[in-house]
Amino acid sequence: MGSKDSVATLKGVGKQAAESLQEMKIETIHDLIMTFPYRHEDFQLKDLADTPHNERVTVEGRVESEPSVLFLGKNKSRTQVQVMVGRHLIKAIFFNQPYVKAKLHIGEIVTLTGKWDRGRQVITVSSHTIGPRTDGVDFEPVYSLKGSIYQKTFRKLMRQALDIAKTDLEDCLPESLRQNYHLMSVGEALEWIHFPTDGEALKQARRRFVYEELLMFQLKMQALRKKNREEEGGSFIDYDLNRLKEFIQALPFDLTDAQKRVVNEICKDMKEPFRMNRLLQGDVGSGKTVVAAIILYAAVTAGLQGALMAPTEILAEQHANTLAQWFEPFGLNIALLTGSVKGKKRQLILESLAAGEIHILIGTHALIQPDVRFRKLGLVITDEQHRFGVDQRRVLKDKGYNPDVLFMTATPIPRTLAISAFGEMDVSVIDEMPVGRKEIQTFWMKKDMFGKIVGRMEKELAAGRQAYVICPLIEESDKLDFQNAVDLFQQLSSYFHGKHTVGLMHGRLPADEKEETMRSFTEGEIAVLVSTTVVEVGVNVPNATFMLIYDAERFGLSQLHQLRGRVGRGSDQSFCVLLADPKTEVGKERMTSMTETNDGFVLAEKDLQLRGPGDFFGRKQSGLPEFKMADLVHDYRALETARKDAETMINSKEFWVSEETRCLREQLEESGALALGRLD
Ligand SMILES: Nc1ncnc2c1ncn2[C@@H]1O[C@H](COP(=O)(O)OP(=O)(O)OP(=O)(O)O)[C@@H](O)[C@H]1O
Repeated sequence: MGSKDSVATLKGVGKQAAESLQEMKIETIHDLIMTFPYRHEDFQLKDLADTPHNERVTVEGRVESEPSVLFLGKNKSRTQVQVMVGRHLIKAIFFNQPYVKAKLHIGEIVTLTGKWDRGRQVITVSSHTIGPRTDGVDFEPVYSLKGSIYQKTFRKLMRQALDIAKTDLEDCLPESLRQNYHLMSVGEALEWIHFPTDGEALKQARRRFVYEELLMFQLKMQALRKKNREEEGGSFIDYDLNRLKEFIQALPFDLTDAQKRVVNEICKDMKEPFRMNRLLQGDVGSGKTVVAAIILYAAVTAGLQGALMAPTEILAEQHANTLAQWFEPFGLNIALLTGSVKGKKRQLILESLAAGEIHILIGTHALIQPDVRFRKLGLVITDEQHRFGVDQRRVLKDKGYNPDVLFMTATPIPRTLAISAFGEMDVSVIDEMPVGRKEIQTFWMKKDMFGKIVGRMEKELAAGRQAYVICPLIEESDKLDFQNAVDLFQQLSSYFHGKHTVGLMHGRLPADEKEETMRSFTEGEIAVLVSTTVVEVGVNVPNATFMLIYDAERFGLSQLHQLRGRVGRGSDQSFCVLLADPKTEVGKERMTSMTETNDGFVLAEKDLQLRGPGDFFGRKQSGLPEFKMADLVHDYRALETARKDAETMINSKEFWVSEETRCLREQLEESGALALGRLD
């Protein structure tokens, strides 16, 4: 028997177990041994003096008092007893187990496992045995199981499977790498992961699998990057540096150093014969649009066309207006194509585009519709990468274009996530704000202070500034007691009646109404814009200096930061008020973080810590990989190492021929990374 055999050949696999295994997609013995526990129960005896607050701990102690039981209602009770653990006299609390009273006698030795409250010196017991600890099991693996199989049965099968697999197990990690990083062999590591008896060895075993998993992932990414750049043959964009300089000179402001740096990085990339595949990150308001404009112009000076795709019509229109202004003196022909451009107008645009008369096309998804044909497309910029489907490039390719691509995002992505989610890309970062910007002052307030807040808003309005009021939902829903944008719009309209105009904006308005409202707000005809989160991305109205966010606890930190970024875009002092009544500690921490910093990267790291990588983008299509063992927050060093190693390997000759790397190569082939455009 060997590791490729079916798990059905193991002893003791009955019908139920077989069904459970099937449900867990475990078919072969190899699949089984590669199913790792999601955690290990730690039953080692610990010294309470070294145990952090709220940690799970197992201790041995002597009962020092008669237990007392308090009944708290139906089937609810709390039993309390004093126990001497080493030199600590602590309280042990058992919930809903009144029968333990009869077993706990003064002088008796007990072993308790539970959560340690360091401040109150209390253990809330989750399991216990009367008598000293004798079983000798320090760690117990806990698997995430499906169906009706028990942990114990699963462990028994695992034992058999591991013994069989050991006879023919191949180690994919090259010996030289293992030696270099002092990593265990695969057989050894599997033994420790599934049957640990020693905490340190368990840690080392985990370290091996984390590295292996991240290396494999990065190999895929790097292989893809290499393939994208070299095999598909990119365009060599031979731009005219002098004309670019003239354009930059003519801008109404000087570029920041960070903007200059990223423009250089991107231009260098465009000049190379490879296809550019780059992510441009910049905090809200850091000035990404002008960078986009400069490099679009670069493409135009090379005789090519450029496209800029935005996630919403509002944003596409805003970009079109801004670019039209900047490019007007340079005789460029810029067109806007969105879903609401129809009929003859659309036909005309399509014709000029195909004839090469339009230099830069700006729009939404409408840009990649089947009938949109460019004459010579050289560069595509997409704004807010994670809102776009990943298939767009394939669509472009299918049309016969293979342009350089730049993705822009205003969501500062912590580096660990950036190199995982967008690992096959190069990354440029604008990490500096234009001069003269003032920090937005942020306050966290309760609803009963509404009067005061509106007073403050009025002061800004009286000075000729504008304000946003953001609500999470459009209409009142039975289940969710959110403030309703329509209601609020009415309230504020009557409050400011005769003094200031109030506008309403939400996703369900028809496109032309949205556009009209946005235009009025941009031009200052509307003073207060009540809106749902549709204004979240990119809207640029520098005269707006006040933002009020309702039910702020409903938003993630990155989203709040995005919203807040709609103010503070000019040189005036701006304010942001978060109306929130968070119930959880995490929620409170989020509000406090918002009041403490304006730095999107700091907040992004915080968000990642508070919510974990899966929730970070708040959307399924985040493109984040799922790892079995690795954790993007804690294992970021391993991720960086794996990335460097993978890059070296993929670009070396040996990797593709050496016997040592054959196993990795085979896995890479199986994953499809060498054949397809993008991985799962
Ligand atoms: N170097 C600069 N000096 C002064 N103002 C600048 C500079 N660069 C950009 N700006 C201005 O700053 C404002 C914000 O720029 P822009 O809209 O490009 O930001 P952004 O990075 O796209 O932000 P968001 O992600 O929030 O949309 C604009 O009004 C723009 O004209």
